[in-house]
Amino acid sequence: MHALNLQPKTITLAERLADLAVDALIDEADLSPKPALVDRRGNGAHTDLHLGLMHASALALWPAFKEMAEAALEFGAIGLPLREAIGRIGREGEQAMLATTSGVNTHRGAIWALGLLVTAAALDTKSTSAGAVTLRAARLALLDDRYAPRPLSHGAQVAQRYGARGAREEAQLGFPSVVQRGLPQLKRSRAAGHGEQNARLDGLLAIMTDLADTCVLYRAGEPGLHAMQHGAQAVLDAGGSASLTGRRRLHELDQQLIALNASPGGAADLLAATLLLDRIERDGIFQGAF
Ligand SMILES: CC(C)(COP(=O)(O)OP(=O)(O)OC[C@H]1O[C@@H](n2cnc3c(N)ncnc32)[C@H](O)[C@@H]1O)[C@@H](O)C(=O)NCCC(=O)NCCS
Ligand SMILES: Nc1ncnc2c1ncn2[C@@H]1O[C@H](COP(=O)(O)OP(=O)(O)OP(=O)(O)O)[C@@H](O)[C@H]1O
Repeated sequence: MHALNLQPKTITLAERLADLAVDALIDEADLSPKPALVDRRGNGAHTDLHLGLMHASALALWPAFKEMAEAALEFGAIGLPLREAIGRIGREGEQAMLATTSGVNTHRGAIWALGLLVTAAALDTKSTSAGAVTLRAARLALLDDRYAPRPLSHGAQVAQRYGARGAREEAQLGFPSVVQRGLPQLKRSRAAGHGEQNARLDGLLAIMTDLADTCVLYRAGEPGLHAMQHGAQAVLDAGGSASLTGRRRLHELDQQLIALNASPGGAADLLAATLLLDRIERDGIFQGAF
């Protein structure tokens, strides 16, 4: 018996998708400098979050993502049984997250967005373009889970107050912030030779230009949302994260959002969704798995 086993490990489709989802969450958390968000530099506008907690939370979600993909394979079709199964698994994932973080919300929105996308990807491994996966995810999100509790969440409170479209509507519309903003900008900045980290930052900024981020609305109201959207656009207009002027604008945006306590957590989740879909599109689900 050898201590080191060099046999390649065979992993299942569900395990592979869970790996990809957790990787996307860790890549999002590590990406720096993100305006007012937790990153390698610090905690941004947050007092209760830090990078180690984001990593631990991402890893704690692996079983939930795997089980969602397995549910997709078991039920095999979009319908209420699958929707209610992933709703239950998502709520269990949230409990695992809260147990890991001692009750802090690190990834609530991410469980929702990435959970739907992992399920949608597993449903048809031959149709893995971002457009196809988000369309299936939207059809799932449109189904009403009869067992979902309806708490007066922060998102629900700002939806009442400002009439904002939140995480649920973003998914039901097929993740327009990802498909129309994040992914195209990521690809444009890569093609312009801006480097991977700058391209990812630009993808995040593109999402921020137009999102009704309910985290920002709850923490900083409409002035906070306005500052986020216009500040992000100003960075892109100045040439993006790879340009000197763009970097200056990004630094100003970081300072301004921290001063307003306006952390764009919803945009961060959608960047993770962007990175997941990009990886699936580029590598396929099974590349490197055997
Ligand atoms: C739909 C969810 C996100 C609740 O949304 P709601 O707006 O009521 O809640 P909350 O204020 O806690 O916000 C959720 C999070 O979404 C993210 N978010 C904020 N704004 C946006 C936006 N415009 N678009 C996308 N995500 C956003 C943020 O990270 C935020 O923290 C979800 O938690 C839920 O209902 N889960 C039930 C379990 C389930 O059905 N799971 C299904 C399989 S994953
Ligand atoms: N790098 C990140 N930094 C901060 N938040 C992030 C990051 N990545 C994702 N998020 C998302 O932001 C959300 C946390 O934001 P926030 O703390 O504002 O939520 P909350 O619990 O509704 O608010 P509060 O902390 O004001 O009570 C999580 O749902 C998470 O998915």
